[in-house]
Parts: sequence; C-alpha cells; structure tokens
Amino acid sequence: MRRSIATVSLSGTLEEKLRAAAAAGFDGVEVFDNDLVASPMPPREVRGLAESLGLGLDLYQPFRDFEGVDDARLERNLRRAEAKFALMVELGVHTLLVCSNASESAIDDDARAAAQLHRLAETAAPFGVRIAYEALAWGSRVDDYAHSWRVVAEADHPSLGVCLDSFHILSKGDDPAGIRGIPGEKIFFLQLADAPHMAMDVLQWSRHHRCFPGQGGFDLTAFTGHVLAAGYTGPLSLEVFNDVFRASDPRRTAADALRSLSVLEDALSREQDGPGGDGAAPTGARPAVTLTRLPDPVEPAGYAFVEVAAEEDSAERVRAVLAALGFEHTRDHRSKPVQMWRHGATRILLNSADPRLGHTWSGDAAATALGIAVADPDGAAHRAERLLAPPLPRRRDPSESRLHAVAAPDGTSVFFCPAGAVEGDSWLEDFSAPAAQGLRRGSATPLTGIDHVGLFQPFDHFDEASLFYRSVLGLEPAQNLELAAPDGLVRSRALTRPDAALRIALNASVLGRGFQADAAGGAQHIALGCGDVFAVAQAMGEGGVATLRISDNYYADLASRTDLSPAIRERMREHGILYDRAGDGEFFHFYTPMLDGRLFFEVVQRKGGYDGYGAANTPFRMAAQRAERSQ
Ligand SMILES: O=C(O)c1ccc(O)c(O)c1
Ligand SMILES: [Mg+2]
Repeated sequence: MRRSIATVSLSGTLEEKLRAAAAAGFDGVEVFDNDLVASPMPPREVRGLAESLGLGLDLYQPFRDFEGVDDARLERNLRRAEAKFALMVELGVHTLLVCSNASESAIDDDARAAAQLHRLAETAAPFGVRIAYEALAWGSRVDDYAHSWRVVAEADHPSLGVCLDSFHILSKGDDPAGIRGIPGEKIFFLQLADAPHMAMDVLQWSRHHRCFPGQGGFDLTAFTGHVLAAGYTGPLSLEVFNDVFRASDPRRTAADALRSLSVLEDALSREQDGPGGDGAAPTGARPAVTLTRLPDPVEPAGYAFVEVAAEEDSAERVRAVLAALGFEHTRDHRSKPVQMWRHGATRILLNSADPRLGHTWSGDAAATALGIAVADPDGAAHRAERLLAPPLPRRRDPSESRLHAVAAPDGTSVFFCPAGAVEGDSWLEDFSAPAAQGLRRGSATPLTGIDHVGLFQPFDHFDEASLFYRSVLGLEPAQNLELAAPDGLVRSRALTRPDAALRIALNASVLGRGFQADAAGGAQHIALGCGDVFAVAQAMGEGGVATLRISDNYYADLASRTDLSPAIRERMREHGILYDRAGDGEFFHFYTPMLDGRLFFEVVQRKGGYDGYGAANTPFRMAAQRAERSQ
C-alpha cells in the first residue's frame, strides 16, 4: 500500500522532514499547515522538492473549527478555506483534512454541520480539492467516527468523505468494527497512530504520547483490517504527535516509522491468508490493495551466545565471575582475541577487541553482541534487512564461517546462528581448543542457560528498540513498567517468545539521569537460569566472588509479607537472594557486583511457571548497586 507520514511526526524544517521521509522510503507526506507557514520555501518550490524526492503530498492539514457555526462565521470560514484551496493548487495537494469543531461555541446541530460541509465541498471541487472530515476525540459536538460519518452521509457530496484516525477511535474505546459499514470510497484518508495505555486527558495523551504502530498498546492490525475490509485503498499514513520524535534525528525516526508500517502490513497480509498462512488460500475476501509481505517471522530457539567485550583488567574480573559461576574456558577463536566460555550448552564469548573498531576494547566491560539461535539464519537476516536493520560487515578470514549480523538501535550486534549447532559444526569451528595453560575450569553448578539479557537504552530510542526486537526477533512486548530507582525513575519493558525461549529486558532512565544511565552506554546484565539458586550462590562465594549485598530491611520486609521460613530467609539474606511471587509461581534471584561501571550478572530460579523478572525487587537491587559503588 502507499505509505505516508505526517510532517508533524518528524523533527526539523519542512525540507529536512521531506528529505528524511524520502530517505526512509515513504511514498508521500501529510503537509502540516504550520510546517509550510514556517518554511522559507515558496509552495511551488516545496512541490518541486517533493517531486524530485519522489514524494507525493497526500494531504494538507489541519483546517479547524469550520462547521457548526453561525451564518456570518460560515462566510468567513469559507473565505479562509478558499485561500487554503489556492495554496493547495500551488502545492499540488488534493485532499484537505478538516477536524471536527473543538470550540465551545460550536452549534449542536447535525443538519447545520452537514449543510455547511456540503458548501465547503462545493467550494473545494473547482480547485480539484476533496474534504476529509475527521472526528477529534475532543471535538465539542462531533467526537467519534460514527458521528462524523453520519454528518458526511447527510451532507452527501462527492467531494466530501471522512478521515479515520486510529488514535481518536481507539483512545476512547470505540469499537472499530463499525468502520466496515462505511463505503470504502467515502473513507478519504486513514491516519495511524498507536499509544501506550494511559489514564489521562485525551488531548494531552494525543499531543504528547502517540507512537508508531506496534510501539503502544492499541491493536492497529485489527483496526486497519476493518478499514481495508470497508474497501479503503488510500495511503496508510502515520500521524504521530510525540515529544521525543519532535526533537530527534528525523532520518532515524522516519526509518523507525517505516519499519512499523512494514510490520503492520506483513501482519495484515498474514491475517488475510488465514491460519495456513501460506498465501495460497485466503479465507476472507481479498481487498483491492497489495500488502507488503516480509520473509517469515523469526522463531528464535534461544541464545547461541552472548558476547562480552572487556579490556584486560576487566576481562580478568569477568573470567573470575564466569569461573565461579561454573563456566569453563573451552576454546579460543582462531584469528581474533576471543575466548569461548561454556557451561553445558550456554556460551559466553569474551572479546578483548572492540568488535566494531577492530582495536583493543577500551572502557567498561559490556555485552556487545547477542547470538540468536534460529532455524533459518539466512531468512532471519533477510527479514531484518527488510525491516531496515543495518547489516554489520564482518571482518573475517576466508576460511571462517559467515554469520549474518545486524545492529540493534542501541548498537548491540545481533547475530543469527544456526539453531542446534554443536561443536564441530559451522561457526563453532572458528574456535579451537585453547592452549592448555590458558584453560580455566569452572565448578559444578546447576545452571540451565541464559534466562534473559537486560540492556539499558537511551530513553529517546526505547520505543524504537522495542519495535526492533519485536519485529526482527519475533518477540512479544509486555507492558511498560516504571520502577523507582534510588536516583530516578526507570522504565522497563520485557520482550519474550510465547514459549519463553528468548527473553530480553529493556530499561531506560525516564529523565536520562541516574547511575544506571550514566554508565557509558547504560547498565547491562546477563541473567542465567538455574535449578538451585542457593547452590549457585554458594559455589560462586567459594569461587571467590561475593554476591551483591541486599539490605537487612529487605529481609525484615520479606518476613512480614511472605511465609518463607526463617531458615530460608536467613540463607537468602546471607547470599543476597531476592524473592518474588505471582500466583503459584515463585522467583529467587541474586546478582553479582557490577564488574566495572556497567555490566553485571544475575542468577535466577523460576518455580511453578513464574514468568516475570522480579521487577518489584529492582529498586532494592539498584539501591544496593548504588551503595556498593559509592563505597
Ligand atoms: O491535535 C490536533 O489538533 C490534531 C490535528 C490534526 C489531526 O489529524 C489530529 O488527529 C489531531
Ligand atoms: Mg488525525
């Protein structure tokens, strides 16, 4: 389908916005009145620039407070509209968006509104302009799509139709299924925006918190499905008012935006195919539009590895922790300064070179790459590329295996590794047995694998990162949580496979401050699953690595709210083990100290189907880390 974006969704001058939209691959834009008025470019130049960029100007907007007015004001409004129609002719835009009247003085009379919109459409027609009437959620009379459609139907003019905006409809909990009853040719325009669920004034919610489809809490796939079922064939246009996007690099925002539409179209196209999903047997009537289809979603089987980069001093600290956790240094890379540490099927790669720069890693130890085990690495890489994930060039010897890698928004490398690879196979052959004196053995601990990886994100790219991991790795996002760290609020969002084979936790500091955010690149952790958290804590201590100490007050509080026995609580206190409970599920977990400024490990034990992350304990963990740092 044709893809557009409103200039209000991007930062910068009108020219920068047009260039960013074109660079991302959009077909068209909605021109916002203010962006044009503020631009030094005359309308004909804007038109020329858009043409040279291959962009259509699909809509001009918004025109406000037109209908439901007294007769004298109607004449003034028509003159105001005529000036815009003349401008639109110069720009070459053929559709004007008219928002439902939001002023207190609007007259509550549908017949009057319909007659006045009829006059407007009649005046627009000679200019080659159509009117798309949009119900604002805060319109003073017309505030839902069904009402806007009743007025448009009553006005009955070929140059008048409705504009549907997902935000105004879904924010109020209206049932979008009714859209199917609107004739497709009377839906002149479709604006898409998602938003996180919030209990707040709808105007403020709309003007500050909209986000791209798939980043919030609305079901945009179902919504758009209804609009297509009605027979709509126009553009899918993103209209996102968002405080962060207004102030961010427009090229990056535009790429994020286009990715959201690719994911949406792909989901719609798969839905139309029905449960078989092979494109051969549509269950419903196929609409008159072509939907972008991406390579099949990736179904990760788990982590093939996590790579940690560390310069020598901190590498020694990482090695000490790995050995104490029961990992063993089993292999070395044949051509790079990379050690493989293994515990059963769990692998941590320890790299002393900066994988991106090719020289010695400087700075704090960091998790720089995630190896994701997938059945079809080529297909996964192909899908990632279609989702505008930047591919990473790999420097390698000709004899080495080739792994596809892409960069996540925070710069983490994501490798697609063949699932089920065993030693003697593919990329693992790039590693050989280490010189015997280099070998370091771990202890026997009941670790079961990598439970999750926690990555701190710059706040501005939090939604982008969550859409990236969701669409590129096939993960389902949970609700955003806000956690009170001792030095600021931390937003947290978990993404997981339905079968829990892969979990990622994203965190960000709401105000971009606090020690977690201050660590260059932000705090990170690698969480290991186990069958006996006490045994692992014990072994780690015997291996010379203490666990992060949690305050005694925490254990006093635990006594008041759980029925854990005093003996167990005492052992937990001794090892800094934290506890959470959900239904019948229980969660025990502890942390290593921060290895440098940013990286630490966590060990978790899940019982009885617990599928959270112990978020309730995060403030206490962060307080303990902060106390430890300032010692
Ligand atoms: O917030 C507004 O005023 C506004 C303007 C135009 C739109 O299309 C819209 O959805 C909201
Ligand atoms: Mg709108």
